[in-house]
Amino acid sequence: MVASSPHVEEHQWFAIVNPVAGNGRGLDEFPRISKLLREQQIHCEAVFSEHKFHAVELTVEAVRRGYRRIIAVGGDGTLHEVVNGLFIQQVVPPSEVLLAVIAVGSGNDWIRMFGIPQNCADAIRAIREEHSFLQDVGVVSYEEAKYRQSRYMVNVAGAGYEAQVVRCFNHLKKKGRRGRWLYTWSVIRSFFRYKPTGTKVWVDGKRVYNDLLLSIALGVGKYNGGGIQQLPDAVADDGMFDISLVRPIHFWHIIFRFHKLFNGKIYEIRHILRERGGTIRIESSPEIEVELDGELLGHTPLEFTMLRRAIRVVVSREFLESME
Ligand SMILES: Nc1ncnc2c1ncn2[C@@H]1O[C@H](COP(=O)(O)OP(=O)(O)OP(=O)(O)O)[C@@H](O)[C@H]1O
Repeated sequence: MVASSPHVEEHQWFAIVNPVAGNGRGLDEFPRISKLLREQQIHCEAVFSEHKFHAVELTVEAVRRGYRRIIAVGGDGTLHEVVNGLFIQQVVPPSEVLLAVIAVGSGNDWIRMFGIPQNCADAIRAIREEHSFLQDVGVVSYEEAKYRQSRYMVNVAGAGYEAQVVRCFNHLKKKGRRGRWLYTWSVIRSFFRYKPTGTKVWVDGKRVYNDLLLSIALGVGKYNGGGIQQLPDAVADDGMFDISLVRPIHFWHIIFRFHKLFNGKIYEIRHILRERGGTIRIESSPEIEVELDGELLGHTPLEFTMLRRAIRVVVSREFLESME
């Protein structure tokens, strides 16, 4: 193991700031965040990410330089990149780096699980308190351009309709569309355009599904889609994925039960089935796409495995108390 380089103090933080997170909130809020960090005496070097995957590189470099405390200032995509950087670097085990999030993204789903405040001032106070938790990390193997690739996930993965929603959302954003209803519009538009596919799912070696499937979500965390509790029973350190399988469903059926998506009662919708396991395989004909933590990757066949308690994250005191 390489010791911290002499110019980085033990308690110094490295902040990776995504200026485009939350439609520019990252950039707009940065002066205030910087001031709040100073007020809380959190010594910090801050760097802006300049392009997609830059946060991966910045993380690798920060750990190499001796940083053992990193703050991701952004949304779930920024956190996803930082965590992937933690697994790419070879200097220390990923869990030796303390990771905190100041959420300035659009969805901010990861923080919901751990009771981290949306409000920057409160989030920074939580960082100061340094309550930490070892959470599981999923490893996903997927296919892209005929090659097998793998990536780490920190919150929720979705395949099928869920990935189509992300594709549609990204497409509309690229076309310059903005606004708080853009995601909802992507959800509705994709619902009518996406066709369920014949899908097989194996959990821990046992085939649990072989039928038409609209969507599947696998979670270390509970929330995706900006507050939907798609995996309400997920536990972030049990070494297992919670899985929700969504069979083909009529639009009106879901609309009348819409509140159940948000109140933890999603499995009361009879088209949604729950599974749980440590290794998952998904095959589909035709192929379906997969998104991880809101980032679109490749397609089936997919294999998921879990790394137990693999990263150390700053959480709220309330969350830790709820786990006791
Ligand atoms: N300077 C940059 N220019 C363009 N894209 C960037 C830049 N820095 C980071 N990115 C990319 O911005 C994307 C969105 O970031 P992020 O997910 O953190 O924000 P968000 O989409 O607003 O939040 P959420 O995922 O919580 O909804 C990521 O895919 C990241 O790779």
